[in-house]
Amino acid sequence: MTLLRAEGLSKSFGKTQALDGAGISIRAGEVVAVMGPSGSGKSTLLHCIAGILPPDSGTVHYRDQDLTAMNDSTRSELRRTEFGFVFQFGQLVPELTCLENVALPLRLSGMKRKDAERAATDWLARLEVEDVAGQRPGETSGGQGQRVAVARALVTAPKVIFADEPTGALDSLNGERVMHLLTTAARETGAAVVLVTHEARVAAYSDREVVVRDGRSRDVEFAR
Ligand SMILES: Nc1ncnc2c1ncn2[C@@H]1O[C@H](COP(=O)(O)OP(=O)(O)OP(=O)(O)O)[C@@H](O)[C@H]1O
Repeated sequence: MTLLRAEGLSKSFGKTQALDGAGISIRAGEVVAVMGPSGSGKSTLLHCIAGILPPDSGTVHYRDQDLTAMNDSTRSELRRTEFGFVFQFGQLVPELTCLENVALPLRLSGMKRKDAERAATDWLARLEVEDVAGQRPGETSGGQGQRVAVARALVTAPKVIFADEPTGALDSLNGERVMHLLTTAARETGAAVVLVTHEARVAAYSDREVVVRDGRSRDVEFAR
């Protein structure tokens, strides 16, 4: 089943045309790597299909809803309930402990503190970082911080996880560990993952690759 489908996306920043008619479709539960050279438009494509950045033209459908036609509050609500995000740096709140960071999306949805913290504790354990629960993000290693960020992205049981260079700041061993834990957890929960990367060893965790060049995208179908 196609969960997310984008067609004819164009986006310019001043004179720079970042996207020029790009499209992508994501099926439920699959892991898709978005690859391509630096500056080709990968992050812009991810931000447009995740409802973070409005495209200049084109459409993005999540199930039967058109993200580009929604008002901001409906789109924010959809992002909060259906999507999870993992970025390269800095997505954790520095003043909160790792446990509070993971519990935060559930607290924002109105869950009681005790229940939210119980679910967050489970997710920290699944990502093998339960021992940093009481620490602030600045006190953890880069690899631990990214695993906490993955736990936070998964705690709300999203249907799609958007990950932009999630291992970009990590050494290869920690990068492999984050990718293994992220894709294992996504496969267990049935979440699709859209993963921007320029590293082949990170893309190797995907089912399928989409290549972006000069703001245009192309599906590369192959079996792993
Ligand atoms: N907010 C912005 N303001 C101005 N230009 C931007 C902005 N975001 C992206 N661009 C430009 O749009 C083009 C595509 O950028 P994008 O970040 O999508 O590429 P990318 O493939 O993700 O690159 P990288 O692999 O280096 O992260 C680039 O020329 C970039 O400089």
